[in-house]
Amino acid sequence: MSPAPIRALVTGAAGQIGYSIVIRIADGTVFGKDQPVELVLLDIPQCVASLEGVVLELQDCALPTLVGVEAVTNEKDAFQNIDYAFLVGAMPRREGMERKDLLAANVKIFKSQGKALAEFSKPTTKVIVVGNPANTNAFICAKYAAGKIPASNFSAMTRLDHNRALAQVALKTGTTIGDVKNVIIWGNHSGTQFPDVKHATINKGSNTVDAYTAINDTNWIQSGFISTVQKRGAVIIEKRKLSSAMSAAKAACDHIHDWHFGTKPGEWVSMAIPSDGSYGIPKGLIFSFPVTIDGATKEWKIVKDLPLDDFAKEKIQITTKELEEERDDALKACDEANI
Ligand SMILES: NC(=O)C1=CN([C@@H]2O[C@H](COP(=O)(O)OP(=O)(O)OC[C@H]3O[C@@H](n4cnc5c(N)ncnc54)[C@H](O)[C@@H]3O)[C@@H](O)[C@H]2O)C=CC1
Ligand SMILES: O=C([O-])CC(=O)C(=O)O
Repeated sequence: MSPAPIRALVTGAAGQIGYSIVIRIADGTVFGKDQPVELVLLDIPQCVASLEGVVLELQDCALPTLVGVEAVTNEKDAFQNIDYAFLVGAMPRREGMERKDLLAANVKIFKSQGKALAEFSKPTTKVIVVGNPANTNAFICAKYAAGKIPASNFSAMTRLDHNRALAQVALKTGTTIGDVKNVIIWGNHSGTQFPDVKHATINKGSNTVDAYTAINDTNWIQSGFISTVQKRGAVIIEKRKLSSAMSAAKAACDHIHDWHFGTKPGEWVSMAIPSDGSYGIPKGLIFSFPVTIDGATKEWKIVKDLPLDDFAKEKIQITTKELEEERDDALKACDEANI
């Protein structure tokens, strides 16, 4: 007998990330090839025709795991009994903008969706916020769902940054992605994030070597590598005139896959989740940490007590300060937004 369907919501489903995400959820990549899935696709009324086009294409994919698709343009229908919510729908940045420039426009969406989650979804619903500024949007969403859905069910996506870091290290060392383990993205999904390889390892032949030794280029680790990962989103926008979509959709699916099934033994992933005060990060801030996940309970745990040198402490302080400022601006914008 097949298990009960998982009901997954994708917001912004008519947009570019939405288009790349739905196929991975529908074809079993995220929840497994034996797990039936019901997809709920939300977009704004102006996008209803292209949303309908996505539904038609999903039908044409003839997927055994996809047992239902609903296309909706209101939050009440969208958030009904959801198990997993991929909150993608938001304005993307354009060339020359910082992600926090989107705050005033996008924070209202996440206030409203936090309320809808509280009203219509399950207390167990797990949420990934992709729409930028992702950490702060997730903070707002969790705030307005509080009392019904625990804050620990809210996360923001830094998995794209994590994957970018893995790829840069693999390219630098002439290894494959599977050889690189335990990079970390600390902090905000922004230009202040701290991509860190201090605790990473690399398989070289039959040996496992720490990343600093394998890379043998401290200047690159502490400068070029960090800025490449920090600025990757802006470089993609400059080249495509659109923000990352294929890689963002893949990362969102990696994030939820690992939340659902758990992380591999001895490995962690980066996820922005509410701080419990670890590493001195103010409690409740949605901050990217290294986490392990137990697939049975679907609970994440922050990897504790990794030693941080002065270089790391300084970088972490910068991104923390930015997140505190964004949080304060967002709270102010929410007070002003009469939703
Ligand atoms: N966290 C991360 O690593 C990344 C985040 N992003 C962010 O993801 C978001 C989406 O990016 P794209 O898909 O490229 O944008 P897009 O403009 O192609 O699609 C966004 C979709 O959201 C819809 N939308 C807007 N307001 C909505 C609402 N209130 N409810 C439901 N749908 C709504 C729009 O109609 C549109 O169809 C942007 O904010 C972008 O900056 C993008 C890449 C990586
Ligand atoms: O850079 C952007 O605005 C889109 C994004 O978040 C990314 O590609 O990391």
